[in-house]
Amino acid sequence: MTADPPLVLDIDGTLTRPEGWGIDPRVFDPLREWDAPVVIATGKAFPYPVALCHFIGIPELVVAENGGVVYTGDEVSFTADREAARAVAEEYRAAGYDLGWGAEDTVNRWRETEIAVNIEQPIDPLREIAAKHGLEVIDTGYAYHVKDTDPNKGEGLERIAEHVGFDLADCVAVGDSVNDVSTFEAVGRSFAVSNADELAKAAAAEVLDEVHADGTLAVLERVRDGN
Ligand SMILES: O=C(O)COP(=O)(O)O
Ligand SMILES: [Mg+2]
Repeated sequence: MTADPPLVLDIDGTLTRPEGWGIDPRVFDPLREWDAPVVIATGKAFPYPVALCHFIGIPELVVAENGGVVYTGDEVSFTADREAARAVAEEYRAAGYDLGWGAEDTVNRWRETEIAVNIEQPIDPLREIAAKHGLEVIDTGYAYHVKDTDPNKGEGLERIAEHVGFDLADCVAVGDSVNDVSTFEAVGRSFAVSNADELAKAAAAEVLDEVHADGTLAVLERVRDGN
């Protein structure tokens, strides 16, 4: 007997409309009806994937901030320290740069372990300052993330799988960028959408022909129980 496999899905670039932005509404019904755990693994701050699960109508199984925040459905854990990332943001501002999200900055407002910088801001000084504080900067194509080198989505996923009780080898993952490489390395079947960056494409078992949610919907169709 087969069953739907557990899913691990990234948000930006993966659940987004083929035009490139905004969640594609076609993913809502298949995800709500999916007969196995669905983990949302993202670089976004914790409230965003929680809200996404809430509005889709699925249990909240979430890796946020590239693995810095993990929610198993029962317990939230923090696997990185925000202080160094905050210090980098302060130094970047003091050098005359800006995080690029406006005065109220809803991108970082609820962020607990890392800092995100708008990709229209200069990256070289950001990398220099981050390196002085022992942090790395990763470019997802949607934001620059100043983070500990340590936590990643794959480790967060391991924590959730252990708690919920599913096998990583059974999981199917879809993603689009460098922050999905650790997910792809952790799961049994991995797919990069065709808009993915080179690192994600190299790490995925398969590169899809379709972009964004078109790619993810094609994967759901292929791996669903009975297909
Ligand atoms: O926060 C980002 O930069 C990208 O988010 P994602 O990991 O859900 O694609
Ligand atoms: Mg992405």
